[in-house]
Amino acid sequence: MTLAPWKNFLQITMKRILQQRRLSLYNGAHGYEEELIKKKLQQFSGGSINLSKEDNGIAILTLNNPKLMNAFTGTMMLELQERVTELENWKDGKGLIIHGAGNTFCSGSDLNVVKQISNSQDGMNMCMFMQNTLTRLMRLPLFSVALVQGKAFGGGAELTTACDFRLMTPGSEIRFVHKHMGLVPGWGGGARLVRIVGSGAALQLLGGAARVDPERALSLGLSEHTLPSSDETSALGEARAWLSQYTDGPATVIRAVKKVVTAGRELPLEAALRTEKDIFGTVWGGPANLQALVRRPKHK
Ligand SMILES: CCCC(=O)SCCNC(=O)CCNC(=O)[C@H](O)C(C)(C)COP(=O)(O)OP(=O)(O)OC[C@H]1O[C@@H](n2cnc3c(N)ncnc32)[C@H](O)[C@@H]1OP(=O)(O)O
Repeated sequence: MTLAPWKNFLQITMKRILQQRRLSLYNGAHGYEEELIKKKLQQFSGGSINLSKEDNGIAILTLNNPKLMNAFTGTMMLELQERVTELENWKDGKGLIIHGAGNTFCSGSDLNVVKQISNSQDGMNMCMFMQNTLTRLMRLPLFSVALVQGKAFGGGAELTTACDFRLMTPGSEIRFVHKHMGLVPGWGGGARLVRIVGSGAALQLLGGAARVDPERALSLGLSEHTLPSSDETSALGEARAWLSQYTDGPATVIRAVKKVVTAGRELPLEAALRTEKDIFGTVWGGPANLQALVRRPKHK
């Protein structure tokens, strides 16, 4: 029996899934001028976004601008886009932990940059740039966690909502401070927040620019778990251990799980079902499936 048609089918399926994930929300048809905003953001440098990919399939993304509580400069926005592309191309990835340097998460946009791009054209382009990047982050076929230590404010709070899970350390705080800045979320955090906590709670958090401590976040379903340690290194270790309950196992299966859930969340039912069928086709009869059939585990 020749494997060529089967291989061909798999390749087409994978390509389609890949294209779907890469599909950005905004392009020129929406008045989005990517090159223009990239040039603009390049002018506001400082800080970095560091990515370390480990052999166990877990990546650590560090928001690194501790002088400004890890606020996003222009070049950090550009680097985040590059790191997301890198993660999209990492076929062995199973999990991602996003955290901030200096034991705090992120205080949002660098207000010095906000001031410089306060005109409407730049504001809209920056908004579309960040929505594109964070949508691609959300759709990565791996389990992502925002490890919230210290403060996640403004755009930092929005970034946490682009992850699958949020873990908080004692004393940490998520706060959508936008209202106090005369703003609403613009990095997609409003739409995602409603889907995480519901519209009533989202209205309270956005309308009151409310402080959300770990206890409240847990009760709202905004956070999955409060880690025992607030120390930077210990908390990272605890986040890894927490994530491992989902990422232990073969990458093909773990990535397929995330793809099925992404399709279920984002697509109308019939399209989600068809996508699920395609993803099922990538694991059915695959190595993990065949090995399990040999082992015949009892799921007690
Ligand atoms: C669509 C995106 C919308 C947005 O994200 S708008 C930005 C929303 N974020 C904010 O408004 C945060 C403003 N910052 C604060 O409220 C406080 O700095 C914060 C985060 C509670 C931390 O307070 P503290 O622990 O007391 O520390 P601190 O105020 O002394 O800050 C240390 C240094 O960091 C600076 N910083 C903090 N957040 C910043 C930001 N977003 N942009 C620019 N600089 C920022 C702060 O000015 C201070 O610098 P410096 O030591 O005075 O030179």
